[in-house]
Amino acid sequence: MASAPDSLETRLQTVKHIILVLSGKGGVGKSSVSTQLALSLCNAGHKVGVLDIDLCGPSIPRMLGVDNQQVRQASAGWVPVYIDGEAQRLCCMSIAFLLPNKEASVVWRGPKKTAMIRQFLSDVCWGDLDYLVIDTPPGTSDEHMAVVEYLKAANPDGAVLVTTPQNVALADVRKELNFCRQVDLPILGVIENMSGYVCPHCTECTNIFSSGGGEAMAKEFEVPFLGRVPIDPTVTHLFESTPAPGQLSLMERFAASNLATVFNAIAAKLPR
Ligand SMILES: Nc1ncnc2c1ncn2[C@@H]1O[C@H](COP(=O)(O)OP(=O)(O)OP(=O)(O)O)[C@@H](O)[C@H]1O
Ligand code: SF4
Repeated sequence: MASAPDSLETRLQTVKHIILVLSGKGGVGKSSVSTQLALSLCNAGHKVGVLDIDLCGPSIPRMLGVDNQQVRQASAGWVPVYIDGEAQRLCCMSIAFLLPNKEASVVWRGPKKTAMIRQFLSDVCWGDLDYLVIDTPPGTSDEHMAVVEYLKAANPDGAVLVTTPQNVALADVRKELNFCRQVDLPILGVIENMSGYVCPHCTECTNIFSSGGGEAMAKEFEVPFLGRVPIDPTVTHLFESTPAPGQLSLMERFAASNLATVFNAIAAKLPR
């Protein structure tokens, strides 16, 4: 589908805030943080879209429990998948909706990936959104360069960086901070994920991977520290099980969890 030259800017005019979620390393919990930020913002009454530009490893549809759905093509563009039925306050777009099956892999060179990202920004009917949360692949690759370049005209608010407390993850997130500075992308702050394990029986916190490294690094780079997210088995329960008919929805289960308290505090520090 060809895009008109100004379609991207026009399309994103109805989106108030655009936030990118980045991580230096894979597996640090970037997609689950993006998902929980979106759920938290939505629970606070905002209209939220999640764009998954991790083309080779899309996980947002699975986490939001809509990985068996497909996007619809309307005359105005692609209609994103709504997570909350008729309420239509949380929607999502991902390459996963366009693949023939869950096992299909995307083996594309840079130009094809960047064209896809442009289409996601210009051809999806996002409608009026308070927040568009963009989940990116780990590191700084073609996808990051493309999204930052295309978003320039839309004035994104900036990036949230996710790290775990170990030194190896922190070293990679430093590269991410430098990337943001090089491409003039404002840094909204750092989130330290998997920061200690809170025992569900006695609430004792054990720092399995150490703790506090993310905060120290935020201080060193003079960027805001947004908060710590403990290792919590609820993350897996929320995002890796589909509620049976009659059970609470994902949004209701998230709102009732300890994670909601943690993420509500983080979301409150994002631009309004
Ligand atoms: N705070 C947490 N407590 C417990 N499990 C977590 C937590 N954060 C993430 N996980 C789990 O860790 C795994 C990796 O998380 P996730 O997919 O969000 O990472 P990622 O950084 O996006 O990975 P990728 O490199 O594939 O993009 C998932 O199984 C997720 O459920
Ligand atoms: S005190 Fe230690 S062993 Fe006992 S429930 Fe808590 S974490 Fe587990």
